[in-house]
Amino acid sequence: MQQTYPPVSIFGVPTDVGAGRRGASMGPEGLRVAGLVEALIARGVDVADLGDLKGPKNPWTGPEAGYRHLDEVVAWNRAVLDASSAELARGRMPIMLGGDHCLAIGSIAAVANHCRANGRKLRVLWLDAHTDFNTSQITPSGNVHGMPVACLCGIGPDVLTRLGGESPSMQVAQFRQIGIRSVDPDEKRMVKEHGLDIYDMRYIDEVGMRRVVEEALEGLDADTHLHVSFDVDVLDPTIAPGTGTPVPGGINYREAQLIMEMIADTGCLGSLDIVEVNTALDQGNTTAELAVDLVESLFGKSTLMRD
Ligand SMILES: NC(=[NH2+])NCCC[C@H](N)C(=O)O
Ligand SMILES: [Mn+2]
Ligand SMILES: [Mn+2]
Repeated sequence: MQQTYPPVSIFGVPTDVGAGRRGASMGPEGLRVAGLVEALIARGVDVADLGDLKGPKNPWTGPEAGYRHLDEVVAWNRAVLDASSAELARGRMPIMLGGDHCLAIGSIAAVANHCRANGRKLRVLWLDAHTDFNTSQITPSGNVHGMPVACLCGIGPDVLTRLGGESPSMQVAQFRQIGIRSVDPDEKRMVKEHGLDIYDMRYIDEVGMRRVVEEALEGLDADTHLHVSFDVDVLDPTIAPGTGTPVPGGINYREAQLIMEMIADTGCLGSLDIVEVNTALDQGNTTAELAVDLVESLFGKSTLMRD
């Protein structure tokens, strides 16, 4: 089934202020060098690479009151929010190239505002080894890239929970998380208390990726905007070593492709983050190259013989 996609606007978010290891700041360039723009053009997508957003440098200091680099995280996320909001208002699909996963606070806040203003439903598919549901009280690291889902649901510092406006951008029930296998003990308690919908690795092993994706995408319709937040550490580190918080036992190549192909089939993709590509830790540029390969599937590249 050949689909047409809205025009795409790409931004780099070259920062690692939310992470505990340096190098995710080079992710945008890694993805460009891996041919992201060319791959989308080859898929027939109208794509504009609008370059890199600007923000403060990484001061590389320790956590203060439970957060590392909170001011810098806020500044970067304001830039992400503004850029995403502008592209959505122009009818274009924003793709944010991380950078660490804290940028999802700004990108999803923008999408939530856009959906609210246009009477659209919003579903977020969070592909990750981690639930990213920590708070300043329970975080083992102070790294804000471990907190974006909580912040978006209104749990976190006002400067982040109110980034997009007065009320929290998201409700827990709008998230589906796939690939989870590393959750801190107190974070696990929080996740359970709030009832996050999680498809962890054990469940994927038991029922298979096809059913997992069917369940995670259930209920999508023509009025739904689907935001995909793709943390490359969802992939097994043997195929995607270039990331700051790798966890063994991740999803394999075909499982990852199947997720992307099934999303493409829905026709609901509305926006995308590709985060935590850390070229400093990669073998060559393989992690970015794999991410590009997966994005091609997300935009309808198919190995199916029956279509
Ligand atoms: N987006 C990520 N890679 N997050 C990793 C979070 C790791 C850990 N749970 C922490 O809070 O520090
Ligand atoms: Mn993450
Ligand atoms: Mn992660």
